[in-house]
Amino acid sequence: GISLKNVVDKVKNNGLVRYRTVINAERIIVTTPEALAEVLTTKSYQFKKPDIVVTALKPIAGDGILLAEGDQHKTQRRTLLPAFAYRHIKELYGLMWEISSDAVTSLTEAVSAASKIDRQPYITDISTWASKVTLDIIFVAGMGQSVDSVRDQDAKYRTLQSIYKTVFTQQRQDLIMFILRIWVLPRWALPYVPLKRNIELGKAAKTLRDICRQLIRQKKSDLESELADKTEKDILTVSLSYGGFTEDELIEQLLTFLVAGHETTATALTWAVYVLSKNPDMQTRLRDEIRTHLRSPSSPNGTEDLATVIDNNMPYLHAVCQEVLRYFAPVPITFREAAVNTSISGTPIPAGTQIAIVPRATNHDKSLWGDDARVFNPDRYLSQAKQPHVDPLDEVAHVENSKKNAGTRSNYATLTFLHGPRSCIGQSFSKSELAILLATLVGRFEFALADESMRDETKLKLRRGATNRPINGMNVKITLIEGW
Ligand code: HEM
Repeated sequence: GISLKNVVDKVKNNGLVRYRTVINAERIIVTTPEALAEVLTTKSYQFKKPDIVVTALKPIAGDGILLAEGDQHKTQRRTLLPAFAYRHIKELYGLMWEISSDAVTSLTEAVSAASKIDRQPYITDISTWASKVTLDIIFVAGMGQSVDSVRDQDAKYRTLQSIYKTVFTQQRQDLIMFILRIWVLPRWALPYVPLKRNIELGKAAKTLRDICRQLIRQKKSDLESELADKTEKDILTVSLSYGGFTEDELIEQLLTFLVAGHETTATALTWAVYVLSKNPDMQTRLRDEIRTHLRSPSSPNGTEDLATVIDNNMPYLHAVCQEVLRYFAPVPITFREAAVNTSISGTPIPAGTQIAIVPRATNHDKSLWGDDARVFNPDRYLSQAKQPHVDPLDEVAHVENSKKNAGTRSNYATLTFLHGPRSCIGQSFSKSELAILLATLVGRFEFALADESMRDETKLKLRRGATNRPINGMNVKITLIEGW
């Protein structure tokens, strides 16, 4: 067997690591910036997602942009890009702040109650908290639900939350294991592999679609009414206003956003709290910066431009978030299949060749990051010369920037969101969301590990799914720090 984490150290070649699976099928891991640039950007459409992944994920992840290929993908991407561009995301900071503040306020109550009653620090699983709040945010900032409906614990919305809880916490694990297992089996064997969760997943999928349909109809009728707030900037409203999708198509896109945008950011937040719990100095430094620049979550509506303050005046918050996303890439690995006969770094690659791209390995590659590649060190982002702000979704600007960066660290050293036409469309959304959630949490509380045995992260058992969270959650001790 090979360890994905160490694989990039073992090979010095043209960027391709070949290995064989148990049934002797060849797989290739792409490791160098040059090879990655071909697979992800210049030859992006010559590689597709493996059929088996697409078939297994569609019922829950939606038949949307995440799983579309070729011209269909191009059209969907063009249609959706404006809604995800930074200039729109900037307008969502207020909403994201409001939801985060609500969640932090409830957590404050729990923490205070615990300290009053037992005089004990409050211990909770922050990963569950993170999943709940990221679901709230995707609902409000993604789907344009009102903040009040989230506060009111609307029944429909609770149903959805419980469905995701089931799908993600138990069944998804089976689903992904299922995908991986059959990925190493010959194709003829597929129909014989029983998928016992199929029926339950089918029911969940139908409920999800019904909920999305209602959301879209509601939003449409709101937009048509005189009273509508035409300035709303949530992803659904913006997508509706740019047009281009039928109702059924839009349902599939919404499902996609829910799945792609909820657990990923929750995973990043969980690791952020973990690593700050282990590093009290970083935590204090971050808290000082937060308290200097931001009003507390209990202050009523502020007038500051949150996007400007957070994105321009808080270098340490930015650095911590970047380092969390590098070090703990929430999507550790992803797969492609050559759709045509092609080549990578001059090596012929026949159609059908299976390819793995491993953010978790490349983000820790010493040949790209230097000897401290495996050290969590936000300061690495502070010493960099200030780069011009490039919208991560501006693919042309990115390629240009990458050329200018030749000789220094490549864009392809960080694969957290991939790059190119199939990079994460929610990148700006999730970076803003992570910064806001972390600011409200760390501004208010001090975090410490509930159990010192968790200190060695290599000993934490991770969930084997699309995102890499600890199986047993992330228990932390939370103490209220007065004054904010
Ligand atoms: C820290 C949080 C996130 C991480 C690490 C992340 C990571 C990724 C990665 C690695 C991919 C590429 C998957 C592949 O092609 O194999 C991707 C695609 C995608 N992500 Fe994210 N994501 C995050 C948050 C979000 C959010 C918040 C949204 C939506 C609101 C979102 C929506 C999408 C969509 C729609 C795609 C498919 C894009 C396409 O194929 O054109 N993601 N994401």
